[in-house]
Amino acid sequence: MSVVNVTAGPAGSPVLAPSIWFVGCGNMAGAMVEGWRSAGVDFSQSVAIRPSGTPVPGLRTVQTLGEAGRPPELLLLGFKPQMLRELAPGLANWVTSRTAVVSILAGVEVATLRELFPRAQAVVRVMPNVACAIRRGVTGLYSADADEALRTRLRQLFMILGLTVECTNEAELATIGSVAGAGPAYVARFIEALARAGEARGLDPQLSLTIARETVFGTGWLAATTGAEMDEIVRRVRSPNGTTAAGLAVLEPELPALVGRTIDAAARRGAELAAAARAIDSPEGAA
Ligand SMILES: NC(=O)C1=CN([C@@H]2O[C@H](COP(=O)(O)OP(=O)(O)OC[C@H]3O[C@@H](n4cnc5c(N)ncnc54)[C@H](OP(=O)(O)O)[C@@H]3O)[C@@H](O)[C@H]2O)C=CC1
Ligand SMILES: O=C(O)[C@@H]1CCC=N1
Repeated sequence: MSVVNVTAGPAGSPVLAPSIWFVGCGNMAGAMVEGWRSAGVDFSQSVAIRPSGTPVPGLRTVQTLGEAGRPPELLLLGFKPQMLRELAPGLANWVTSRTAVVSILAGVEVATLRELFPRAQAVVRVMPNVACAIRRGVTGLYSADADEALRTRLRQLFMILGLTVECTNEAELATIGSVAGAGPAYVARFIEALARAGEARGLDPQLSLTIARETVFGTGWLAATTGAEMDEIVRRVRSPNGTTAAGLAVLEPELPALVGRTIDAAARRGAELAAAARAIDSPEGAA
């Protein structure tokens, strides 16, 4: 596994994106488009395909594959994993030896994608998170068959959206999905819990939420900008026999196990999604 960059690449220098079909462009692919557009990426050759026809700002949006135009360089799968088996045969007709299939589908393995898109130039799995919208995302990349030119192109594109990690195997990508892909939801729940506790002790609800959010943001920013170890941050805050020490005495025995079980559950679900996509005759795979 190798980290490509730590913070987002520079904005401002216009990058012409390859021609991309965003097949499904909801919360996650939409966040990626938002981040790229805010950095000046030019999507004039790309198209979003959404059955609802809901426009994606900055992208020509169509409802069907037939309206999309010439086959793209990158076919980006942005729908739910459970739809893969239904959608793949229609999509495969548009895949040529010059098309790379780029999947953000949680769980679904390269072997499954390769079987469904036998003509593709390459199959690439990407595991981003929603903070890509503000270019502070975390994205894992994995491919078994992309050539160096394609790897460089994808690296350059994803670096724009934040931290980018090239994985050497799919297990690493799956772990990034469980920790960072799902992570914003866990962190949002932690902020909410902190806010509720403040509220329970008399703070105005909105103010308490703002305080909790800024505490998490400020701590993350402090750690990211100074490179301080977590133990060091704790040491700077915890006075001997003070208020923090009293709070941590409750939190520390519970938190690692709770987070561990949380990530284990996400990982198990990822494996189930992978199995369902592999097996045509499984109830979920056929759904
Ligand atoms: N949300 C996240 O934080 C992350 C999600 N992912 C992965 O991203 C993928 C999408 O998730 P998410 O964005 O949350 O889901 P959304 O429900 O927000 O988006 C799903 C998209 O799929 C489209 N879609 C539905 N049916 C079809 C169809 N028949 N043909 C083409 N497109 C279709 C929807 O179209 P319409 O807009 O018209 O309804 C929508 O744009 C999943 O595979 C998930 O595993 C990966 C990492 C993080
Ligand atoms: O919940 C999911 O399955 C997707 C993948 C990571 C975040 N959302």
